[in-house]
Amino acid sequence: MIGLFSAEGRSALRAFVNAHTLFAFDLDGTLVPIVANPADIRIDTTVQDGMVVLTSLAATAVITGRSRSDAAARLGFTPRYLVGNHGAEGVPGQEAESRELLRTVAAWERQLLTLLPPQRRAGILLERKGYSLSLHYRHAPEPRSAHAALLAAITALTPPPRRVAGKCVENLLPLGAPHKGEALVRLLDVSGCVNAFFIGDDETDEDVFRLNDPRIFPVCVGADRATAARYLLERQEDMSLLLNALVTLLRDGAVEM
Ligand SMILES: O=P(O)(O)OC[C@H]1O[C@H](O[C@H]2O[C@H](CO)[C@@H](O)[C@H](O)[C@H]2O)[C@H](O)[C@@H](O)[C@@H]1O
Repeated sequence: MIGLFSAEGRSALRAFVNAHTLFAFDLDGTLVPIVANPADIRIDTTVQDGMVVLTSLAATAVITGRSRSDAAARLGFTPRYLVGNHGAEGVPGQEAESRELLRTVAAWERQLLTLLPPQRRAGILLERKGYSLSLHYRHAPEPRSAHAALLAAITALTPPPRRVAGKCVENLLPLGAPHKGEALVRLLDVSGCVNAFFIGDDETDEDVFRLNDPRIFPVCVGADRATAARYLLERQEDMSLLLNALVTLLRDGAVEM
């Protein structure tokens, strides 16, 4: 992997970015640090300010695993595009297909209540997101056995979901639901942008990285797991530095990092 702040990374970014680039960001672990409770995320004001400026200069998108309404309430800025549920919610032109997903997810929620009786779901948080759902086990008294119980329950769901593991979470999506990679490609089409910068930290972001699309500049946050991304931002705390660099590049055509 190539460090984004290395000479090679800076030079690649400078060569890639132009006035018609779409800048797309994951939320948890990327724009905000990971915290123990999903409801407790807080976006740093320097990151917020950086996104406001970037959005005034270029097309921006947030593509998150959260629901759109949840993400919108927490961002403090308005990107041109806000896609939720790992790519399944809010992609322009895909509203009808997305509505089909709601029934499947509601059926899983009902089944899980039976598959995971109260004593087996202690400490497990079911995050209802409409088009997908997330089962968090970070706060279970024994996270490993809670995770095992979750996996057994997920195997019994009908229809079978697509399972995407995350940070102390299992995310369930209907098979065939658009993922983050498909969402980003669709945003490229509708925005008229010629290429896209994308940064994310988690397994769900690999759907973008694995596209291996030359129109996409793929950046992974953190080097703690295998990734198909070519570039690395070592620490989430460096996000405001990165936003400054992108803004400078758009304004002056030079990358200061
Ligand atoms: O695609 P993302 O924007 O990165 O969303 C992925 C999931 O993020 C959230 O869960 C994760 O972050 C929480 C807050 O830091 C943390 O407590 C949890 O352990 C992480 O898994 C969110 O709650 C999920 O809905 C997203 O799918």
